[in-house]
Amino acid sequence: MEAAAADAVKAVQTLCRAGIDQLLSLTGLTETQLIQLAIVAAVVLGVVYLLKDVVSSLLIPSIKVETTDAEANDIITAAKYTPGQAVDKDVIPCYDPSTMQLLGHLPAMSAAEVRARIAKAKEAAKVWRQSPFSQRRRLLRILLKAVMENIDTICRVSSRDSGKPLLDAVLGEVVVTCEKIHWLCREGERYLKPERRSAGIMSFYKSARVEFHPVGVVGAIVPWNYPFHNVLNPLTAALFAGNALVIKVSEHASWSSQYYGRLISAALAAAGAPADLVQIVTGYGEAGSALVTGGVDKVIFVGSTQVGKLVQRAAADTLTPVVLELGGKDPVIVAEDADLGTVVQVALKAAFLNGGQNCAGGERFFVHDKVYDKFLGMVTPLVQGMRQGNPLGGEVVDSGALCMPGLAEKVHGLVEDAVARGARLLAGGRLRSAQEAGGQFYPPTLLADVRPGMAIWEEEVFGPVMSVIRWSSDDEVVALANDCPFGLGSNVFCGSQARARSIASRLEAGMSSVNDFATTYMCQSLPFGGVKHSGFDRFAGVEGLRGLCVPKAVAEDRFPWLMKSTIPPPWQHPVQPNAFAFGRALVTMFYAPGLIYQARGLAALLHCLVFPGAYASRGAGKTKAA
Ligand SMILES: NC(=O)c1ccc[n+]([C@@H]2O[C@H](COP(=O)([O-])OP(=O)(O)OC[C@H]3O[C@@H](n4cnc5c(N)ncnc54)[C@H](O)[C@@H]3O)[C@@H](O)[C@H]2O)c1
Repeated sequence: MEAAAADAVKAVQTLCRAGIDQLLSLTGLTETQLIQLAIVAAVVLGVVYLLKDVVSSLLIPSIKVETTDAEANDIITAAKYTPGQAVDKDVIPCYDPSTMQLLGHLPAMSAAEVRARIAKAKEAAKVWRQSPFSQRRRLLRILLKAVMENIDTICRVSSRDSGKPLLDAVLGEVVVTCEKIHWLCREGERYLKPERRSAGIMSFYKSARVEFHPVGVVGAIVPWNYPFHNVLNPLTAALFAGNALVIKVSEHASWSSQYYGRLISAALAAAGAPADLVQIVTGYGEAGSALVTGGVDKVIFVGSTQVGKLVQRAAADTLTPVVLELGGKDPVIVAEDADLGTVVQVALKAAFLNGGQNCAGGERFFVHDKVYDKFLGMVTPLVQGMRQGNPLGGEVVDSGALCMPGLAEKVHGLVEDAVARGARLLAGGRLRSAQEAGGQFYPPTLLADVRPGMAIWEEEVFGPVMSVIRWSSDDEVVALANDCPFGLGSNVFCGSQARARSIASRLEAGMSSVNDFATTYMCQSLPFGGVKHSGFDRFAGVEGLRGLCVPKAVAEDRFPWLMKSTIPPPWQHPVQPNAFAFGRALVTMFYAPGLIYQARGLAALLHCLVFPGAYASRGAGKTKAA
């Protein structure tokens, strides 16, 4: 084997040497001169590439986005919001969950207003569907540049509206958005171009392809956990696929949509796209419901399983296709030989990034019996030491506020139930009212010995709780992890990559990260979505991008000057007595298993054509089988 490899290397070396000698004799250069020439050529090519890159990035226009005081600065207003206080059903009160400062009120749009928005988007979609990919890419690049130039405000506005720390905003809102734009610009067109397909046996003379046409108007309904990414995520893909977008933002994070809306409008104008291409709807469930039934061509619903079911029911009336991206309760499996030093820090991010308000966040930590106590020993002081507070208050914090009113109380109920049923509370777990804490806070909480029978075993927490569960065999951990109504993401950490891969392959989930956490989402070519109560169909990736299109099947003659579909004489009306025998012979000739059998079909076919009169008296049913 080694000798063969050495021989192969030698052969390649000899071939290269011969090539170089040939080049030297052709050019009359010495070997040193040739090397110098190669270096100069490489430098020139590098400089040209760099210049091209600089010029193309300078040609992307910067856009100006106006900001209000509350968006750009720290604001101190006397007005505070008290959760649960009565408000007019036509308005949405907006407040900062870290300080309870009132930020203002936005309209809760009526069904008629939502339908009017859809009508505007429909007009814009007619124009945009004709746009070349170059213009769509330009729009995305303008957006990307705008993100770079306004990153501080984007994160600050998200933090103000949802209570998250700035680091969580940059990681959860901005990085993934940039990755998505980058992927769409690089690869999006490749997957939306017509794709050739095989034409089949009998249609061998045809050319077959799938064309991806925009669906028209995409209606997206999104939650509050990532106010920026949840808007830009459907927007970038829908627009790149040639659609318009009507997006209903959550009533719990509407304020930020005003700033993001201005940024999007400025980018549309700079790219020469129709101004009405993106419509942002603010409102409650009724507005979401109106969007589902209001005439959009596809609905992307991102939210709870409970509301997802309502959306699917409503969409059935109008036969509107829906993608459901619902809840999750992702497992993080830690084997006895995993590198705990690395895993512990990843686990903390998996559980507590964005206050645990992640659909694909780590909720269930299955730690092998042999390292269970060690894992808890490493994690406990880190969770206990997490600083929590107002992310925009001047101090660095590890954990911010929870966005949705009432979420802290719901999370605490699950923690209390688990403790009452035997779980050990190792950190956090103390509920304070928003009034007492000055904001909607719930501390990072660590629960050990979580078991089936506790409410937290089945219910999605969507908050800052790490539940740790003990296991001792691979079969056991697979069964425990699959004992869950949800199946969104999954994560396995193991010293042996092959064993991690084998465990991951047995998990009932739409996504698996091996020796990492939720890394599939950073690979934007991959689809995002779940199984079981986590929903169906896919968003993001190639599948999600194509899902925003009508995949139109097209077939045409490959060589029209040579061969076209014509009805063979026996089948032409009035059909001939040999019509059936001809059809049977044709089927045998094309599809019979084996050449000899097919040859019999060919012979029968020729017989039909050459001796049509032989069938006149026999009738189809009496002719001999081909
Ligand atoms: N799988 C994913 O990609 C993903 C991502 C983020 C969040 N989530 C899930 O979202 C949930 C948290 O978000 P939430 O509390 O905002 O969810 P939610 O289901 O309460 O609300 C989601 C959106 O639906 C709207 N809505 C409410 N009633 C409606 C109706 N009848 N018809 C149409 N729309 C209606 C809301 O106004 C909101 O904009 C969690 O379960 C989380 O796991 C899933």
